[in-house]
Amino acid sequence: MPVAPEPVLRVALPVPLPRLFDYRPPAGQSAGPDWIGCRVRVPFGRGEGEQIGVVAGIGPSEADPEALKPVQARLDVEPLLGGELLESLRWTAGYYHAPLGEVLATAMPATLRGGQPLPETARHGWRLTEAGQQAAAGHGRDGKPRRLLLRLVAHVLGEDQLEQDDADWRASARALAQRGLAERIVLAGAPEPAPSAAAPTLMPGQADALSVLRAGQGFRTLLLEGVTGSGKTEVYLQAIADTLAAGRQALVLVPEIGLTPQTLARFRSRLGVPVLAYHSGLADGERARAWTAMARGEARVLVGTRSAVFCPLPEAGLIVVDEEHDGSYKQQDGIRYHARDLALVRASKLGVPVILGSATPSLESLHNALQGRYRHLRLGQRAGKARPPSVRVLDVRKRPLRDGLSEELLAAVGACLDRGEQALVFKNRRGYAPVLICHDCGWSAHCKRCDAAMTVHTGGRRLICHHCGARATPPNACPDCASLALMPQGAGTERIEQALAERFPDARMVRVDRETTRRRDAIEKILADFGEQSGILVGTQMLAKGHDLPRLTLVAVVGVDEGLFSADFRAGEKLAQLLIQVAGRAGRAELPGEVLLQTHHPDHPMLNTLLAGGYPAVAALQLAEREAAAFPPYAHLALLRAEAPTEADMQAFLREARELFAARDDVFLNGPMPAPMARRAGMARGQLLLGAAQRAPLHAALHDWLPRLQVLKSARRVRWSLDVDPTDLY
Ligand SMILES: Nc1ncnc2c1ncn2[C@@H]1O[C@H](COP(=O)(O)OP(=O)(O)OP(=O)(O)O)[C@@H](O)[C@H]1O
Ligand SMILES: [Zn+2]
Repeated sequence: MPVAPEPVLRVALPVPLPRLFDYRPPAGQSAGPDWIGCRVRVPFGRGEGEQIGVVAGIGPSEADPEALKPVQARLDVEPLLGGELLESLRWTAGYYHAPLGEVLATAMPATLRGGQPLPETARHGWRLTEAGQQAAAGHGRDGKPRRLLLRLVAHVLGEDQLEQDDADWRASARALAQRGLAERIVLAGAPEPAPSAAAPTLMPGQADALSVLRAGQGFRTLLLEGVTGSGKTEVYLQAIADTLAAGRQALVLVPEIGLTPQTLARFRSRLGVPVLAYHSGLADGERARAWTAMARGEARVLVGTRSAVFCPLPEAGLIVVDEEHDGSYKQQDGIRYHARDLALVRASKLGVPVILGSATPSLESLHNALQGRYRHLRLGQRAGKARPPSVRVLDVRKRPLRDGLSEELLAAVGACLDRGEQALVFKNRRGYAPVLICHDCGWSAHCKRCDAAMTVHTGGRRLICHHCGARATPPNACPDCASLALMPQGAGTERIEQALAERFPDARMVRVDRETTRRRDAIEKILADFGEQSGILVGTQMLAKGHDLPRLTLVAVVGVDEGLFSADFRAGEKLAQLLIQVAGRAGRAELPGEVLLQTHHPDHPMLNTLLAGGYPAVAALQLAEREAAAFPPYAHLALLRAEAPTEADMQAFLREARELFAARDDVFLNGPMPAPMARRAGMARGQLLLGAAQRAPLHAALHDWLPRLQVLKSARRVRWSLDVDPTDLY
């Protein structure tokens, strides 16, 4: 009788090869199902090379088991990536046609990916030392450390409590510890629920949303379309409170710039339990701690950006995706996943409800709702006393513009300042001017390494490429015709700020764009300093959402036109979403708000539809256009991108790739074609676009095709990647 071969460990490694790697268990151990989901350290590559991987399966080896190397060490006793999470990650690898090992590595926080042990997640607190008690009894210089000292006199305070009251508490605690006045200790037991702030009585729309959630069971999706300020967050809060009461965990995804201390404070004070944050600004250790605390079930609520969609949820009860249309949910390099879509996959495997909230839902989600896959509820009115702002189009054809601003717009800003209120002048373009041109011959300053104009900065003294970061000093004379008539053309936030400062020399003013907000919490600081007194905010889309500015009554949008005529089929959707979001900043409290749209195209159908029917009308119009053109959501796309130092190498790869594609009726393939930006950072860029009316044939075709590309010789001279459901055709 033949002996059944000893099973081996099939390990997923973070390498760009779409396969698993077989290893023998260490001597004396056998490969059983308890290994699956555990991290292992394995020899890999030449010499002393090693890798950290995750056991993805066990089974008979295809090679001779005796020839296999053994695992060096098993790093987890319990599976780190188990159950539903591992299943969802397998799904992710299949859907995005990515190696499982790379997907697993993407899902883990950096320290765990690197093989470090799970961090300690015990709650810590602070208490005074003997010396601290004495210092508290005496006199001391007032300041933040002193105030913390006095708060600690009567009780030990947990770090979550400290965090809740003052986001900057760590600096004070460190100062006290250095002077031997306070010390950090481990706290036993669960946190005491803090008294939570009272919930308002729900309005009818909000109550409907909650009863949909309460009535159902298992996986279901609620698309909550609510105008800005209509109380969507309130619905999330009460749904999370229900989840906590049922003893379950909640995950809340927010856009990149939506995870503000303001948001966290609101969640914390209302829920009365610790709320963990998870975003790229956290130190690696903090991320690992939050992830692990969720995995152990110690943490109950996690609010995070895109990558938080990979957090373990062993006791899941609810997933919320706020601003579900937001572009930051799509990862634009590595594994190009969409966190909203993965949230739905996870919720379905977990059997829990998902809320997708937005004032301006994506056409994908609206389409799903129309197909009956989601419950769709609208919150049509602002909560509390706030009324929707009035919107006016400023036709600037043939009107003189000063630095891009019309006289009417300036007058409205002046009137707003006279009323003692705040105005936001919005321009989605940072820098002084988008391009430097020669007035005599038409020459313009281009980046040497990109197909793009360089942006003029610091009042004209510097040129910066926004695509590769290249910097240059502007020439004194035109390099082509030697004319001295070089002029910055158009206006960015910097120029608009300058023009407004000249016109309103006494007004308080701040600019919010990527330059003024390098640090993560810079926006909060800027806005807190700006306060509630009269003044002008100038900013890019960083100011379009999230922040409550009760004294803001005028929003003036400059440069609507750039989005109206873009080649990208999503441009109309994106512009409408942006306009609604910015407009939503006006009049959020009791003061009425006004929105001005300055344009050269007052008759553009998209603008008119937006004014007459709001976002639902624009969305209906765009869905009809997409259907007619067979674009998503009525079709499914995948983009194969390639870039290489030379155009010839890039072309050769794409041509061969195309030839290897087995033609079929239900999938189209277009290209090779140049990328919309054909050169970037010195690389020639091109692509093949694939699409199909149905997902299944597209994925079947990709599944067949991609392994053949791996082995192409021409592939070695290019960097290539596949983007499934691309949101940006660049
Ligand atoms: N039922 C209610 N009764 C009274 N006030 C409410 C109610 N629901 C929400 N509010 C208040 O109205 C304001 C807007 O609510 P909320 O922040 O929940 O809206 P939102 O739709 O999430 O806003 P955004 O679109 O900016 O995310 C908040 O100040 C909130 O406290
Ligand atoms: Zn460049």
